[in-house]
Amino acid sequence: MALPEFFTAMRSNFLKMTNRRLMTRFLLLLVMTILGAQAAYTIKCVLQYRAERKDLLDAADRQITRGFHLGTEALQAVDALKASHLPPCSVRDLALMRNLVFNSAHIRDAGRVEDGMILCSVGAGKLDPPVAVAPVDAVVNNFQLWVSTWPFTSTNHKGFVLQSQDVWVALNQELLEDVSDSADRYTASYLHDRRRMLPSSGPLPPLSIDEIVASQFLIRNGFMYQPLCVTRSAICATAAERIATFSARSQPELRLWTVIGGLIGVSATCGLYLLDSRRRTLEAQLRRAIQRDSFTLVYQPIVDLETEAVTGAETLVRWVNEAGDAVPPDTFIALAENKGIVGQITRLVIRGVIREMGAQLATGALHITINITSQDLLDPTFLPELNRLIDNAQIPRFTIGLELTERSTADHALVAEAIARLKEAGYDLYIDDFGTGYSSLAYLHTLSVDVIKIDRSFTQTVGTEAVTASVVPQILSMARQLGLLVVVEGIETREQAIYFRDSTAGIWGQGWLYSKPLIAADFHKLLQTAKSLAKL
Ligand SMILES: Nc1nc2c(ncn2[C@@H]2O[C@@H]3COP(=O)(O)O[C@H]4[C@@H](O)[C@H](n5cnc6c(=O)[nH]c(N)nc65)O[C@@H]4COP(=O)(O)O[C@H]3[C@H]2O)c(=O)[nH]1
Repeated sequence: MALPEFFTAMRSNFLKMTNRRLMTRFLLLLVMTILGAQAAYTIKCVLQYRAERKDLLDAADRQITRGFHLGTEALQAVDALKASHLPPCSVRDLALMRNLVFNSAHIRDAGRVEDGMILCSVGAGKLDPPVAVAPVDAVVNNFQLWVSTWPFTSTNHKGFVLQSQDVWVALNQELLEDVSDSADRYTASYLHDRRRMLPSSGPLPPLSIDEIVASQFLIRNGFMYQPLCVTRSAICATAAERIATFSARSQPELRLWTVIGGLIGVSATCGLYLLDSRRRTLEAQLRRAIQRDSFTLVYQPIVDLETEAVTGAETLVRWVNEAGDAVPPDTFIALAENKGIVGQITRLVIRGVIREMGAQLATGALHITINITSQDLLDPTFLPELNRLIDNAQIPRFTIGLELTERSTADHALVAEAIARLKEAGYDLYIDDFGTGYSSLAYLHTLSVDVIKIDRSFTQTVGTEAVTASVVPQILSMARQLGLLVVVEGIETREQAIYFRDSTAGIWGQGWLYSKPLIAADFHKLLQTAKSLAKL
């Protein structure tokens, strides 16, 4: 694939991945916003519904309390008149009754009755002839009750009258009615004799007597009903509200809560993204990758430039992060070095090489290099562990080359000692990316290395006028003088290959001209088809 096509493909893959991620994030945000709004709406509905029930219960309770006060006053008046023992409808009796009516807040009239005939009342005085009593509406607790008729006078007053023995009192019904407000929301009260409800104020709800006595909240005919009865008296009340009115009243608050819920959903999602991005920082992911050994290895063949026979391969580590993106080794190896955890990756790579290449390495016919860092070099446990792993797999140590970047050799004295120990143990030592570091040429002879790998940046200068190109012959001549093998990195063109092949005998190289890094299976296939493996 040509370079522009390669970049176009990379860009389009990147855009696809980014778009997919953005779309997922957008969908999650949308879902969380809707869920937040829905949850807030539902919660507010429940709260409002509960508040409404409590409100209705309070209204019914207030109504009952009023009725109770009214009833108590009436009973006290009846008792007082019964206990007076005055001759019925006498001047003193009428004066007593008048006094009671004038001093009472709720009693509107009072009088005496005998054998179904009204003898007198405060309003009408002594009746001559007496007036017949209208049929009684109900008898509750030995009281005769008239609920919505005014049985003792010829007027059209509506009232609530109770009679006990020869005394009757009429109550001011408006006092109860002022509790009711509208047809959409009202309270009504009744007396009951366990068989029927006798309305004393407001409309009778469409509830059975059992439902009212049970004081159950009920929804019926588009209304919410909260009946309430007090057991010690026969008084009941029901507070009611039309559901449509309640809903309309609740709407502004519900809308507000829905918006707040949606905003909470948005904030929660943003919080989640933040947590997620923290969790997914490269370092955290890298540590998890080390724990799970989520790395893969590829092998880039190294060839003898003269014969073009495969002499071995360099092991390169690969890592795909949790978002599915391939992270360049330059990036995560540098991060691992920075965090002091690169040694764990090196060990995983060594184990991986043994697992994938062990059988062939054990024959001694293959040479594989592994990249190590100065941290590995200076770690006292590194060499013993390397020895143990390699020896246990019965791999000859000379088949393993350890590549050390030139940067790692900066702390010269310590590094020189460590390199010497590795060399003594039987491994081949490579100086990687040679030429990119500083003062390398000057002290190269003091390091007991076997191979120098000329950095890709020098390879690219072949055939150009670049200043660095002039250093290449110098490096090659120095390597010759020190008897070091040279591996040229990043050979991409035939011209580069020929340049190096003709410059020095026995020079090796690697690069895309020969092969890109291969997974183990492909590298094995390549080895089978390759004519011969040059010996080190
Ligand atoms: N443009 C071009 N590139 C070519 C060509 N031939 C090979 N390459 C690339 O050049 C790099 C050679 O590895 P390096 O110099 O050791 O440089 C390596 C090495 O320093 C480090 N690295 C890779 N694997 C490991 C490892 O297992 N351990 C350690 N410590 N470092 C590693 O990461 C660096 C980069 O590795 P990669 O990205 O795999 O990049 C590799 C390889 O894919 C070519 O013809 N053209």
